[in-house]
Amino acid sequence: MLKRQFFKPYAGVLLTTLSGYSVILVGLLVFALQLSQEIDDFTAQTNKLYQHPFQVNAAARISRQAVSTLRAELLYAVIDQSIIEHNKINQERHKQQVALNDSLTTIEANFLGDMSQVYEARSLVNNLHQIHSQIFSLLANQDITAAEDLIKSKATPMHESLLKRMDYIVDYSSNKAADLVAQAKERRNESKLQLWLLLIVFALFTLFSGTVTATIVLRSLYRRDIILRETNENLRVAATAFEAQEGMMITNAENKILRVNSAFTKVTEYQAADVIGQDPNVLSSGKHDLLFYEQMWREINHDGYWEGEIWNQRKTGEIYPQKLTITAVKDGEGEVCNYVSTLNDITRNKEAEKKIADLAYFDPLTRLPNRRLLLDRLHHALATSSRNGHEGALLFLDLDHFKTLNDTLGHDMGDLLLQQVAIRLQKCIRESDTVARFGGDEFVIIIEGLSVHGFLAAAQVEDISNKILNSVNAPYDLAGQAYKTSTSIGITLFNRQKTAAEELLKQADIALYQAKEDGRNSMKFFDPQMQANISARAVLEEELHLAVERQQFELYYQVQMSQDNIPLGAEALIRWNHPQRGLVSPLEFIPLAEQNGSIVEIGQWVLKTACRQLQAWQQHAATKELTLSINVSAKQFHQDSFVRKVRAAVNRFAINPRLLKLELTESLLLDNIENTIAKMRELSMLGIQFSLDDFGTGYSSLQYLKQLPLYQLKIDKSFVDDLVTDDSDQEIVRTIIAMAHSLGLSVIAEGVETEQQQLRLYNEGCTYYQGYLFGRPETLEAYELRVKKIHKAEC
Ligand SMILES: Nc1nc2c(ncn2[C@@H]2O[C@@H]3COP(=O)(O)O[C@H]4[C@@H](O)[C@H](n5cnc6c(=O)[nH]c(N)nc65)O[C@@H]4COP(=O)(O)O[C@H]3[C@H]2O)c(=O)[nH]1
Repeated sequence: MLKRQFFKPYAGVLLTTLSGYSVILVGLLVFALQLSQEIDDFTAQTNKLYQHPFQVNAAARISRQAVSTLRAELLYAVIDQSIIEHNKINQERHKQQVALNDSLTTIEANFLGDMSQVYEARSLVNNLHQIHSQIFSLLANQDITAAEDLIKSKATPMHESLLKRMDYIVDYSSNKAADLVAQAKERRNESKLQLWLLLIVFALFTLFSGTVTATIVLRSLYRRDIILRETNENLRVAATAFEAQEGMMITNAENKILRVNSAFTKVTEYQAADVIGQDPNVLSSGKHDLLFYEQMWREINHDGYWEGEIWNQRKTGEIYPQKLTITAVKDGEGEVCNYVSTLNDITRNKEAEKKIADLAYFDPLTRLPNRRLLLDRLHHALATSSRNGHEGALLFLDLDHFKTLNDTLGHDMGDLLLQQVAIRLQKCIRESDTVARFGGDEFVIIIEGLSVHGFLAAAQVEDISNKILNSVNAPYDLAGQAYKTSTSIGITLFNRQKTAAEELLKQADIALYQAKEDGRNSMKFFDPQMQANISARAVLEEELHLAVERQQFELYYQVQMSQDNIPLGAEALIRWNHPQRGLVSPLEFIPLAEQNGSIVEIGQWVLKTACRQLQAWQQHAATKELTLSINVSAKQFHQDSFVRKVRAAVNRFAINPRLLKLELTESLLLDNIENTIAKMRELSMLGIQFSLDDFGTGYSSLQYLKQLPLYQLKIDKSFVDDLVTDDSDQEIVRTIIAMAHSLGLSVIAEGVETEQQQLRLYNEGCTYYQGYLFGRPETLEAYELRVKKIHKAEC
């Protein structure tokens, strides 16, 4: 093929040159033929012209001679009439007449001059013969006079006239000969010139065509050189490309393997020798049916190209996914001569694709479907249920106290727990059902194909939920650490009545909230009343945002007592004077405020009000020593500006910072502990004191307690409640007190309602108390009255 391509330009050049020559040669030939024809014509004409002077001249001379002879004979006969009788003279006369006639005929045929002279000569000759006959008759009759008269009057003038014309003819033909010589010369010169021109044209043409041919040949050689170089380069590139990263295979038109590269061996594990001469179907995995290959070849034959993914088999028998392209290569005649295939092992791509799909639809930690896939399956389940009439259920789960685990034992432990819970949840349901991780510690379960009767379906779900509660309750082993947890479940059922997926999730969430409200580790079915409560909650949330601005908050004060019933100070507890609802408990709105962020504003109001109050108390002897504790929520504390705000409030109201106590919770402390410690240190440098609220409910450890600049531990009400009856609570309280003392911290117990509780606490070493036994949270006036009364009594 290469050879043919290589010689193609030469054939072209040769053909062009030859055809050029042929055209020009044909042209020249035609021209030469024309010239030769012209020369022939010219020769014929020339011959005639050449004849003319000789024939005509000769004839004219003969005629002249004949006329002269005839005249002489006539005159001779006048003198001697006897000769007329002689045959000889008659013969001579006849001979001269014939000569005269013949020569005149020759002249008539060839003369080129004025023919009237010739015709007149002819007429004269004819008449002359008659006149001569008459004269001879007269002479024969001896009528000499008449004969002489006739000679004189007619014959002689006719002789002279005839001779004159013959002279003209002789002259003309003689002159014509000279002309012809000159013309011949001229013609010869013209022919010579034409011949030279012909030669020059031919020489020029040869030169030109030679140059053109040489240029074309040189150009072709140059092009051939370039093509050769390009071909070499292309071959080099092709060879490099052939040995590229992707596997390559070249087959012939019969689809037998001709060549493979080393990447092919890497992918298929077949050596070149294994496959050369074979059909590429040695690589087939058997995973595709005949129809697949038929379609593939239909495309190759139609488009000359096929690209797709295919399952092939390595030499070892391993089946793997491959990206394959097949290109049909055609020769110069448009016939397929080869097929070039590129093949890439896309096992890794497939894995990556799967990973991406997993990431898009599965939770990477638990490998459970994520929110997106859950919604997808829920839509599907709703469609199925409305088709077959079977009830389905949506369960919303949330692990109880998961945040505390995360905060205390760390996120890794939290992750371990989520993974183990995920496994347990999966075991509680059928494979056709779905457990999804909805986010954080929230799981959602879709159960399908329940009874067609709602009450039976509810019972079925209750059974499953109980199974789940029990399963989640079982102890966990978190990296060697034993752990127990529980979950709360909100349940909603779905059936033919079409409810949107999002709406169902909301219902299950509401039910979950209710389950949590009911004390956790329980399940709750969604009911419309719950929905109403939730809606009311949403309204409350809205109103909370405006409560500070509308001055609807008030601080209540709960006295804190020493063992000697001396009021040491108070805890400020917020109340919301709602225009319609009356006093709203902080237990109802503080969690909401924490959720929607309005706690920051509320906290700031509490801080300022407390400082203003401390300032006011400084004016009276009965109250000037009182401390005031305020609750600080996590969101409030973790603001960057918190320290600055406290400092500003202390300065603004010029209070003794030692009288301001900030009550923090354990979970607050553990969240970003370094930052918390830094802030606490900064504030304690100002003189502010810290009390650790609800102590004992979390994962308090000596480890971090030591690092905190605390002033006081507050024993949670839950331990105080059963302190008298429950030995373990008593043990806990004892430990807390001992721990506080060992750290040099003050201890106060909250929720002290009875004297027995106070006595127990006192016996264990706790000397400060807060609780209904001493006083409930009360208005400022009531509190001040109480304090002043005791102060007065003391005085
Ligand atoms: N049954 C019983 N209860 C007792 C007894 N002694 C005190 N209490 C109640 O226990 C709660 C003590 O407050 P807390 O643990 O800080 O718990 C507080 C605190 O966490 C939060 N809170 C209250 N005011 C504020 C505030 O201004 N800011 C923030 N962030 N939280 C506040 O609301 C929670 C509830 O406050 P309250 O409803 O005022 O409830 C108060 C109080 O009325 C008792 O002997 N028996």
